Amino acid sequence: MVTKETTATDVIKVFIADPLSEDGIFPLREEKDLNLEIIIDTGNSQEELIQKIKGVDALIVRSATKVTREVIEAADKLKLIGRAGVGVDNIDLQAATERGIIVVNAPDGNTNSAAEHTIAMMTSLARHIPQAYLSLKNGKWDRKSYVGVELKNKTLGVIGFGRIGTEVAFRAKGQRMNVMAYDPFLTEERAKELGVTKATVDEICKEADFITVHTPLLPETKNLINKEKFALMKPGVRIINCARGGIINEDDLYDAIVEGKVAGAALDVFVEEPATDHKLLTLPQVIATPHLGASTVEAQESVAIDVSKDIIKYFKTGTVTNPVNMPSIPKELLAEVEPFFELAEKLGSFLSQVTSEPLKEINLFYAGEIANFDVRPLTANTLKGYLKKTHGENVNDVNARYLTERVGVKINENKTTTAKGFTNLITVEVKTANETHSVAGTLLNGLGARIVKVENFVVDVVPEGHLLYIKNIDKPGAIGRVATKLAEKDINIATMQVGRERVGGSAVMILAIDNEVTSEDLAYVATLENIDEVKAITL
Ligand SMILES: NC(=O)C1=CN([C@@H]2O[C@H](COP(=O)(O)OP(=O)(O)OC[C@H]3O[C@@H](n4cnc5c(N)ncnc54)[C@H](O)[C@@H]3O)[C@@H](O)[C@H]2O)C=CC1
Ligand SMILES: O=C(O)CCC(=O)C(=O)O
Repeated sequence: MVTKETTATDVIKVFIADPLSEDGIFPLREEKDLNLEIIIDTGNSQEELIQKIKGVDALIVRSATKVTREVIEAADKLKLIGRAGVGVDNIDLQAATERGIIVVNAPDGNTNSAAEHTIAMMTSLARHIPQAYLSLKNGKWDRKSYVGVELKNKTLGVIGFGRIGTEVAFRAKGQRMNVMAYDPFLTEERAKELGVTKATVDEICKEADFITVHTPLLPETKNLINKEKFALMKPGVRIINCARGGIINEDDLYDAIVEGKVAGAALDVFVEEPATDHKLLTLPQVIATPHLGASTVEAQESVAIDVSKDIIKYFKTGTVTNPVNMPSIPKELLAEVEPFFELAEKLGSFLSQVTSEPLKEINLFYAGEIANFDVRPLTANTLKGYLKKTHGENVNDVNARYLTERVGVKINENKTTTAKGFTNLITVEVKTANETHSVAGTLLNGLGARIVKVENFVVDVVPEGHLLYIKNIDKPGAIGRVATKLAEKDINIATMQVGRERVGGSAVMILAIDNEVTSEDLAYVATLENIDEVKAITL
């Protein structure tokens, strides 16, 4: 169906490619200062969209339309893509960023609906409501086949404790369930405050009666629940996925149900959508909905309003409220701070890979000439580097600070124009409940970025590629033993940096290696005498 309306002269074309709430696009229809042409044209194939995107200034989608690199590259005027919802995995963010196209989403508008849907799915699963309904509709009065289980006093494991995960937990507690939660950003204090038990994924797998996932789909969360995790679970566990297909490995879930380990699964999302011919749907223990988590009148109105408002704001002021990928720094400042962006991001990324607990505080120290400038974009890049591991492409230098503060992490920026041994030095320190880590870096004239300090150890490391970060006791033979072990595993050392507090005291080795190491390789090195800790870092 195609409808086309024009206000005043044709200036800004807004193309709505998925069904949106008519009330939600009211702000666009009512806008008087901008000359908007609103085109509602849903259900296009990729080829059709590639043709129709020409001349479009703003594109609005939900999850069905895939905004691929091909679509983005075919767009000649596109300035903004609005995602009326949370997940932006249907949009090629890299391609959009490369083309300077801003992507905005509507992160809050469908939280409630997705949480309610999750609870509805869990309850339906526990009581076989869809199966019993079908049976009755087919003329059977079968009261024996559909004996369910109560939710009360059962344990729900929530993996991914962001907006939706938290709301699901509140509601589950209303059902008198015990809630265990895992999220890399969940601290003991916040868990206590919300009345849930902070746990690891493995602990949840071992103890929960129901497990629900609420993470984005990222390389780290893909197949988060797989064969190994199902093996840990209690027989009779029930699984819910109203987040993204692929967080739970579909083949492994199928096997776990057929083997009788998993009593049932409630799925709103699939790896490939639409999923009308999926093997999981052949199992009577599986109940499913066609990605309906956000499909309520309220959520659709809310997300469409948020995206509509951001489109108007952008075309009026050049700024947006919910950016996913937008950098916005004055040109003069950009010239001064941009050379440090990559270094800042790498310092953040380095620390995210050595820290094993939820972050509580991040302290940034800018020393030297750089301290004369607004360092907030550098802090944003550091935070972005830190959050990449958990937020993937959903974090950028615009939303990194917000995402960090949202989970209660304190950010402290300190500046001193007094040089600390280098013309410029950026030191980042992170604190968790039990750990403090720090790393410092600089740009060396003509030589590029260097990490010059790790914890209290002075080093000289090029921050790129695969690194091994080893804490050891400064005893003769430690370095040789590590080198020999790595050679046994066919891991080639490109460079090696060592530092120590004092003779015979704590020491550190940072090795640049040519290939990525496996967790088995790490465990192998960690068994060596006088080696305290081994971590793999990729920058
Ligand atoms: N079925 C549907 O129609 C809907 C699905 N969604 C999906 O639900 C999911 C959650 O959405 P929100 O709660 O709004 O997002 P959010 O960003 O508020 O929460 C996601 C949480 O996952 C955590 N996380 C990241 N990596 C993790 C890991 N490896 N292990 C455990 N936790 C990890 C993050 O720290 C964050 O707290 C997203 O995938 C979103 O696309 C959202 C709305 C509707
Ligand atoms: O637009 C929709 O209905 C899907 C919502 C969703 O999956 C999301 O917001 O991540």
